[in-house]
This record gives sequence, C-alpha cells and structure tokens, in this order.
Amino acid sequence: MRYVWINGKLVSENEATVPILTHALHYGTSVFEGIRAYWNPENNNLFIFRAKEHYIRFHNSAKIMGIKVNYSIDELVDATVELLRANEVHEDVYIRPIAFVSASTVNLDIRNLDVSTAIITVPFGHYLEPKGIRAKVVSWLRVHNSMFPMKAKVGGIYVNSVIALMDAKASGFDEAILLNRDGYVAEGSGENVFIVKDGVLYTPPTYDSILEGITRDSVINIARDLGFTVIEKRITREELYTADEVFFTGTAAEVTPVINIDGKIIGNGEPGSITLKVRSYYMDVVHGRVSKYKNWLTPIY
Ligand SMILES: CCC[C@H](NCc1c(COP(=O)(O)O)cnc(C)c1O)C(=O)O
Repeated sequence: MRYVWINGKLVSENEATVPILTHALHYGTSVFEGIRAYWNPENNNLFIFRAKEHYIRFHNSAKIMGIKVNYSIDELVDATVELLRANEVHEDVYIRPIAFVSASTVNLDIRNLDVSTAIITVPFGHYLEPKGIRAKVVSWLRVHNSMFPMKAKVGGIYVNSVIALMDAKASGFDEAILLNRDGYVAEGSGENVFIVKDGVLYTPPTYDSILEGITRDSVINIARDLGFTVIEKRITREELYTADEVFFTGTAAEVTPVINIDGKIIGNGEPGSITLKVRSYYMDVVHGRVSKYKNWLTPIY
C-alpha cells in the first residue's frame, strides 16, 4: 500500500480521491512540481534533488495563481521526507506535489475557495530514450507570457504541452519543440532546450515564454564547471537544424540528446560529446558523487 501526503496527513493512495465537481478537475486551477529522488546504492541512501528550489517555485506558482498553500517550504520538504520514508522508497522515484482548488463549484472566482495540498510519489525510470530522441517543431506555439504566467507551473497550461506533444507523436516523433509567438525556440512540451555550436552552449532566455527550469539552472552551473561557455540567447528554428548538438533538460527528461529535428539529422546523428559529458556529470551530482553540490541533496535515511 502506498501513502500519499495530503493536507498534513499520510493517507493510503486509494483514499486520496476528489469529488467530481472539484474545481481543479474542470478548470486546471492547480499548481504542481516534478521532483526526483535518486537511490544511491554506494551509500545506501535516497537523495531528493534540489527540493528547496522546487518548493520555492511551487510557492511562487501558487502566489502567481492566487492559490493559498498553507505549508511553508521547510514543512513541505519535511513532509516529502516523511512520505518517502513511509513508502520505504529504495529506488529512483518521481515526486509530484500539487496544490489544487478543491472546492466543488463551477464558479471561476477562486479567491475564497478551499485549496488542498498533496504530495504523491511514483517509481520512475527514464522519461525519454537516453540514447537520443527525434523532435518535431510543432505548429502549436508556446503560450506567450503576456497571455499566461509562464513562470508558474500551472496545471491548466499543460494542455498547450499535451496538444503539442500529440502533434509531434502523430507525425512519428518522440517529443515536441514549441516556438514562441515571436518565432523563436521556447522549449519542449515538458523540457528546456539547449544547443551546442562550436563548443559553446546556448539556451533560450527565461523571459521568452519558458518555464525557468531547475535542471536548466543545474546544467548551466555544471557546464561552466566543465569549462564550457553557456550563453542565454534567443535561438531560431534554423539554429536548431545547424547546431552541432541539441539536448533537452528537465526533472523527468534529465539530460536527453535530441538527434533529429523535423527529419534533419543533428550533428552526426549520435548524442553529442558535450551532451554526454554534461549528462554524466549531472548524474554524478544527483547521486551525491560531487561534493560541491551536496547542498542540492536532501538525504532521506
Ligand atoms: C510533464 C511535466 C514534467 C516536468 N517538466 C518540467 C518542465 C521543464 C523543466 O523544468 P525542471 O528542470 O524544473 O524540471 C521545462 N519546461 C516545461 C514546460 C516543463 O514542464 C518534469 O518533472 O520534468
């Protein structure tokens, strides 16, 4: 039996249900996070990766959406540790915190409506093929931050991601890349994008209708540690095609090479050498093998 933490209590997963008129079910009025905890057999421990940063973003998302989360960042980190221990997790796991408007009403004014906060854990391996994936630049654009608070990880915004991913899959690709309203590269349906050209890494700026990814931030630090230059700049569609390497970053995606975009081979069609170097270092960091980043890890046992 697996526990879920909801509103301060551990309940069995099959008890953690919601009524059919739950506001968030109808209108996407929720904010959520995606966090990973990695099992490290060398020291028989489980480490949550950048829990604090995720819960800071969680709180910011809620504030932007006007959803009240009644738990502090430290209380949420502690609740996650308690939940992972209660579920006796000894494997890589995906953690899904969510704060959602739980009131049963069809009204749109959520100011005084009840909100529930829950944390769920699911065993989790690879989200995308680590050997490299094929991506399509889809016709659906990334919602522009003048239309929707793109820094907030809001449930409802993921319809934009879902329809983009379905478009890519329908054409035989693995993932979608979305351009923003101005025609520049924004991000994947659930990942940030990096390109490598002549040994320099580039990634779209955070003001260009993208989620400010925590993995993106980690990879920028890691790449610079490895001696690479990382520049945040607008990337055009053509620059994707002519890049030496392209990769996605995300909690679920980790660091995933993109080896084909719109049918065009990227680089030599294999995962790029810089991509692999960055991924290898990232995996060492999340498993607690790099002392410089130990402060990014929360041990469970
Ligand atoms: C289905 C959503 C999955 C979720 N996507 C995370 C995500 C990212 C990367 O952000 P971070 O590095 O902070 O994870 C970028 N952009 C979008 C639209 C995302 O959904 C994840 O857990 O990776």
